[in-house]
Amino acid sequence: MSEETAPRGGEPEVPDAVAAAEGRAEALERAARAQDGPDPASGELLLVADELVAGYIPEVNILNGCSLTLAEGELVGVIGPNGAGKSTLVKTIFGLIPVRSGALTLRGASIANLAANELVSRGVGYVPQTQNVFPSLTVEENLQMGVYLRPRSFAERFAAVAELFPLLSGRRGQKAGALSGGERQMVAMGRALMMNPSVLLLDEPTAGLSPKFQDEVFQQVHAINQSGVSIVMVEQNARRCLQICDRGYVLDQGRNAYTGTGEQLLHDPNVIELYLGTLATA
Ligand SMILES: Nc1ncnc2c1ncn2[C@@H]1O[C@H](COP(=O)(O)OP(=O)(O)OP(=O)(O)O)[C@@H](O)[C@H]1O
Repeated sequence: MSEETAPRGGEPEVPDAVAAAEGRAEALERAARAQDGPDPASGELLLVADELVAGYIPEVNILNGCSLTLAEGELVGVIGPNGAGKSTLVKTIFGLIPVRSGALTLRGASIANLAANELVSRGVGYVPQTQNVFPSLTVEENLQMGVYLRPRSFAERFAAVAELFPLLSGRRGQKAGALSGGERQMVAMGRALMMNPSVLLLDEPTAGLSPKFQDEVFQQVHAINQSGVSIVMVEQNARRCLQICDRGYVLDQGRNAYTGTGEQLLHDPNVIELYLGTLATA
């Protein structure tokens, strides 16, 4: 047993899982007391989710008053334990799950419960965690699907996307199903970028990838952000995510547990003890 996990003199031994659960409960209570609307971020706020309540099954809420802001140009990470509601949060923002209460705005206008195609035309892109490419279509056809609302802009957008992902040019005639996991992720992100979104929602873009490909995806996400796209990224690889994010949110049980800059969260002893120790895989 390491020094950090050894019981202190005289204290009864508490199983790690119980101690962690108690610590998380305290964190959630503290977060609930501190909750007074969306946290201020510098710059113009593009996206605001305020006290969102949402869920899949009637009367069972998965998001229990979750809040998030995204300023122009920011890269915001969302981390937390399995089942915390991270994917549910981005699905709710993208209109795939109804908002039961709370507010959701894009540039100050409500987008709560708008259909996904309406959100796409307002500049929101979304890359789901799984089944995010059409495997029987070529890379080029997948990218055409991304711009089906504005087919005439294909050539121009393809050139812009290929600048970020040069590999896609070389692979444009290949079936997406024949690509590696990392390459498929590139096609999925490329497809969302075809509409030139101002906000990109990424749901665990490194899931299922080897560490080498995870690293490439993190670099690509950083490059997309540097090209001017504001990003909300849900990630299981918490430590690596916080390293590239401007700000991060730790979700737990559908609520905000901790919020801060990536640096602050990476060095917060509570976040390290309760969330990063078990979540970080890098
Ligand atoms: N389609 C669904 N129908 C009913 N419940 C669901 C559905 N999808 C997810 N849930 C439940 O919602 C809760 C939150 O799931 P969600 O996928 O948002 O968590 P997460 O934080 O993204 O976790 P993970 O890191 O494991 O993906 C879980 O309890 C899950 O079982």
